[in-house]
Amino acid sequence: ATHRINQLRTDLIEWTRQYYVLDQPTVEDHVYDESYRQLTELEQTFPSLVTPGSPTQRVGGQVLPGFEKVTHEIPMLSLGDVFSIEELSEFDQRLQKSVGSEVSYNAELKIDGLAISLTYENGVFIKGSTRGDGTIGEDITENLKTVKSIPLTLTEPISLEVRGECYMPTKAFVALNKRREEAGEATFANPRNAAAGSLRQLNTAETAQRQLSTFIYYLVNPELLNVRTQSEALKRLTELGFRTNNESRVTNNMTEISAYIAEYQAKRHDLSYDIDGIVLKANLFTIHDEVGNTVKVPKWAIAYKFPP
Ligand SMILES: COc1nc2nc(N)nc(N)c2nc1C
Repeated sequence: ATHRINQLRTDLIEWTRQYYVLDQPTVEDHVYDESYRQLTELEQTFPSLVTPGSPTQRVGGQVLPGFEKVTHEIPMLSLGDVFSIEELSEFDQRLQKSVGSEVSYNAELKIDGLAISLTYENGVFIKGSTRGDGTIGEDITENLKTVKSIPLTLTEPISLEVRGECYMPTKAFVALNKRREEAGEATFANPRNAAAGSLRQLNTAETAQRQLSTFIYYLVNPELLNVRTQSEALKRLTELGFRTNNESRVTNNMTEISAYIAEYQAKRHDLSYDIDGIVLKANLFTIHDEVGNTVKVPKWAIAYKFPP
């Protein structure tokens, strides 16, 4: 039974990764469902063989009494923001002046969800939390375990912390509000509120129903993985099993930055998730160390907000 259980788990973990992380399903739903059914049956027959990383642990089912507090050793900052190309150019000029050289940025879509932090020990997901006030957040590990794009185990036994955005895809948001309307319940104003509400559910089985997804956008302590730039870090995080956003690219000057902004301002409503702008991050991590952060925001990154 152990051998069969491990085989089923390996298959289901890989199929989940292909479907929810890479958006490239490789098996038909009925194949997945049949294997899942067999694994559930075997685990019910041999409960001692259930492991925290088993795919069956993703459905939630406990009602939590509340959320513990979590202290972020490395503060979880928000982003400074600008609302025009002129202000963006001023930010770029200031940064170039303080580092004394041209700055290449990793340009990324600014996902409009809820910021989360994920901690892994030897490749196993052990803790997930919200930003809170930047220093103290809420432990929402049990709810995040139900988010299928969050790997319960990494492809390598590495201990690290990553940060990203947990969001509700537009389709899931529309369907959820339709269900709530039919049930005479209040609807959510936007996907961001829906994601926040879904992660603050004390009933984890309800969270599991909300079809939340993630984009991981930041590796705390990049020296851990010997990566020198933000763009390399995102590639490495994808290899480790995280879901990252494919639309990011390195930009080397304001012309390329303006082109990226124009491209995604035009594409904004064709995406399957909400964005409220773009984020520019100095690509070289040495610049992050050199200029550091203010109390609230990094000095090596800026958010350009689209007009509403
Ligand atoms: C480094 O801090 C951040 N980076 C980000 N990157 C992207 N792409 N989207 C965000 N919403 C975001 N938010 C924060 C606080």
